[in-house]
Amino acid sequence: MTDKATLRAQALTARAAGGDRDALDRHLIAALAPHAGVVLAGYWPMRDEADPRAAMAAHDGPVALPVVTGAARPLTFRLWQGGALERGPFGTSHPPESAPEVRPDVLIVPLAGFDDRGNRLGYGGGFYDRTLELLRKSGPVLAVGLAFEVQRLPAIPTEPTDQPLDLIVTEGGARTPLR
Ligand SMILES: Nc1nc2c(c(=O)[nH]1)N(C=O)[C@@H](CNc1ccc(C(=O)N[C@@H](CCC(=O)O)C(=O)O)cc1)CN2
Ligand SMILES: Nc1ncnc2c1ncn2[C@@H]1O[C@H](COP(=O)(O)OP(=O)(O)OP(=O)(O)O)[C@@H](O)[C@H]1O
Repeated sequence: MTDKATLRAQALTARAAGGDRDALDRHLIAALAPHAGVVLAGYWPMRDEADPRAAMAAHDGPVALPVVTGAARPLTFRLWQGGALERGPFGTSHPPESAPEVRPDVLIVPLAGFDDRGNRLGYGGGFYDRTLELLRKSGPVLAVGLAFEVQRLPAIPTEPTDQPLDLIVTEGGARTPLR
């Protein structure tokens, strides 16, 4: 099987082609509609990432953004009510320290690539793996991967620390991973 680094490079190159953004918004909003009232973590898109902001704006409940707190540390999440963001490491943007920290119930997870089993590839920092591991220890959490169809890979090799996705949304619709 092709190694993760090679697959990541392939998926990131493919991602640049993007896909139907209106369809992506529609499917993500529909997938999140049953989760009104809970804390939703989105992300501030970078480079060619699929943009979750329409669905964050449509969410009927609190919305949070991730904060990088250190290299091998899980992400934290701060409530975001539309105010100004600060620049973080790796080109990220996050709410200021004055914003309350919250525990997300549903996370929109940015992806380099995904496969039909719900395995995911990010930028390789292990941030979402560490974060989902921690959150899953403290209660139920739904990890919704967001990507374009061009980011789908035949099979991603797994490591014991990988945290799978519960749902994958693309411009083609929502898929429940085959396990
Ligand atoms: N939009 C968005 N926000 C996010 C993430 C993400 O993937 N996307 N993260 C997901 O974990 C966390 C931030 N972690 C990140 C880790 C590495 C890179 C990254 O681009 N690394 C490049 C070097 C970037 C640079 O030097 O500018 C690399 O490793 O090649 C970005 C974000 C939290 N926020
Ligand atoms: N819970 C954890 N504890 C210790 N190390 C971890 C944990 N989760 C992931 N790692 C390590 O982080 C490294 C990066 O993982 P991986 O390649 O899966 O990143 P990724 O999923 O692409 O990145 P990200 O989660 O930031 O999007 C791996 O070497 C892995 O061993």
